[in-house]
Amino acid sequence: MTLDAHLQVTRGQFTLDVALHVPAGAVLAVMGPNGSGKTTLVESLAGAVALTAGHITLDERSLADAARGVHLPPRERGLGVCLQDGALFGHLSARENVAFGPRAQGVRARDARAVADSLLAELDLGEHARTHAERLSGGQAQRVAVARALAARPRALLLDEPFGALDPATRPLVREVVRRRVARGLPAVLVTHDVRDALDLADELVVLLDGRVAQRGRAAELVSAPATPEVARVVGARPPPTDPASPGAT
Ligand SMILES: Nc1ncnc2c1ncn2[C@@H]1O[C@H](COP(=O)(O)OP(=O)(O)OP(=O)(O)O)[C@@H](O)[C@H]1O
Repeated sequence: MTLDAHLQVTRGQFTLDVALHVPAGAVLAVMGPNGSGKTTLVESLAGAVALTAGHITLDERSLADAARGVHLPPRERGLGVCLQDGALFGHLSARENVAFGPRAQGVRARDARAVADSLLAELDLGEHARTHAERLSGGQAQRVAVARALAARPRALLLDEPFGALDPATRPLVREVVRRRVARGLPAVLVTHDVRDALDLADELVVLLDGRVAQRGRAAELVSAPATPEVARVVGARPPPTDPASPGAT
C-alpha cells in the first residue's frame, strides 16, 4: 500500500496545499504551529473535508479526485483514523468501541471481540475492556481510540496527536504498538507537536507553515539543520545561523 496525494483545500481565508507520498511501512510525521493546517490535512485524507483540487490515491485506488468529482465517504476509504476530536461512544465499553469497526465490516461478534481484546491487552488496557468509555481517563480513552483505529484492518493509518494525553511511561508503549502495525506494510500519517515522536517513528517529517510545506526531510536533519527560524521553533531546534553578509546580522 502506498499513499499518494496532492491536497488542496480552501477553508475561508485559509488554503492548504501539500503533496505527500507515503510508502508501505513508512511513517510521515506532520508538525506545525497552531492553525498551520495539520488537522485539515488529516481530515481531507480521512474524507471529512472535501478537496478543492488535487487527488488522493491509496495504491491503485482513487479515494478522491477533485477534477473527476470523486470523493469517497470516510467509511469507504479503508483508513484507520484517530482524530483529535474523535470521541469514543461513551455509553459503550472500551471493548465495544474497538470492536465497532470490525463489526461494521461484517466480522462475527465473537471474532470482533477477540480482535478488540487482543489490541486492548497490547495497549495495557486489558483490565478496562468492560469499562464504559465515559469512565476512562483521558490517557486510557486515547489508547482506546488508537486501538479503534487499528482494529478494522486498515490500509493506512491517520493519527492526529495520538500520544498527546499519554503520560511519559505509556507513550513509548503506544508508539511501539503503532510501529509494529506500520511495519506490517501500512503507510501512516502522524500529526504531532512532539519532535520526539517524529525522531522515534517517522521516516519523513514535514513542517507546515500557513498551509504549505516549509521544510521536509528526515526528522534528525530538520532538527540539526532547520531551514528557517520558524521551522526551528516548530521542531524545538536552534535557529539557523544568520548570514553574516545579510543586512542587520551581527
Ligand atoms: N471549518 C472551518 N471553516 C473555516 N476555517 C477553518 C475551519 N476549520 C479550520 N479552519 C481554519 O483552517 C486553518 C487551519 O486549521 P487546522 O485546524 O487545520 O490547523 P492545525 O495546524 O491543526 O492547528 P492546531 O495545532 O491548533 O490543531 C486555521 O486558520 C483555521 O482557522
